Amino acid sequence: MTVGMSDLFVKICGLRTARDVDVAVEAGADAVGFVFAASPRTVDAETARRLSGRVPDHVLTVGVFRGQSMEEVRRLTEESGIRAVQFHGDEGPAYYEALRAPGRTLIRATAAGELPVRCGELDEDLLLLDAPDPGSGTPWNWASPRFTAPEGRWLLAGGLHPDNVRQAVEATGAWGVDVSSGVESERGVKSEQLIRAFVAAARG
Ligand SMILES: O=C(O)c1ccccc1NCC(=O)[C@H](O)[C@H](O)COP(=O)(O)O
Repeated sequence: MTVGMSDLFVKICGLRTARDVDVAVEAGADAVGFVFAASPRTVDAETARRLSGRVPDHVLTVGVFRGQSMEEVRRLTEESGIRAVQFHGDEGPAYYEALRAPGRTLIRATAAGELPVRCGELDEDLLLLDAPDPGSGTPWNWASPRFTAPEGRWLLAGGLHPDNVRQAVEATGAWGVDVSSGVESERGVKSEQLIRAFVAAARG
């Protein structure tokens, strides 16, 4: 898997316009996410393909799925040409086996809890620890002394924004971060200023 050119991997999720994509890339994001799950941020395969075409090779394009059939995930992935698949539902090992392909990155998102988790348990390349309601901007208690950082490559997500991301990275030792709501001026509408501020703050 080829990911990230910088020390901290930064993914900006829920992009819907060419301007969103251009700003995220210019700001130095390592990955950009397109939501195919039901959401105010949902894009179709054609839109994701068009937007992905603006993304340079060193930036990973990610499709976000939740509770969709294997056939739908496969179709949207192939039609859009995105390079990584992020599962947010209860997709089991069969999904990872079916979607594994050369050059494709598989990301498993899971709600952060008190039980230790490890990247690779379902053959994923990256683990994403998120709030129970993904994409809602709700934080979880990553500062809790009971939190154990996962083994392997993992992304921290859930309620991050420019003013808390650095503290979150320092507290958890996360390999990377993922944000959607915290770089929006209103739900589903990305802010250029907040995207730039987030990437800069994340890397300190
Ligand atoms: O964005 C959504 O609406 C969404 C819907 C269903 C599954 C996942 C979704 N988004 C995932 C993300 O944007 C991020 O991986 C992450 O949850 C960040 O969320 P936020 O707390 O809004 O920064």
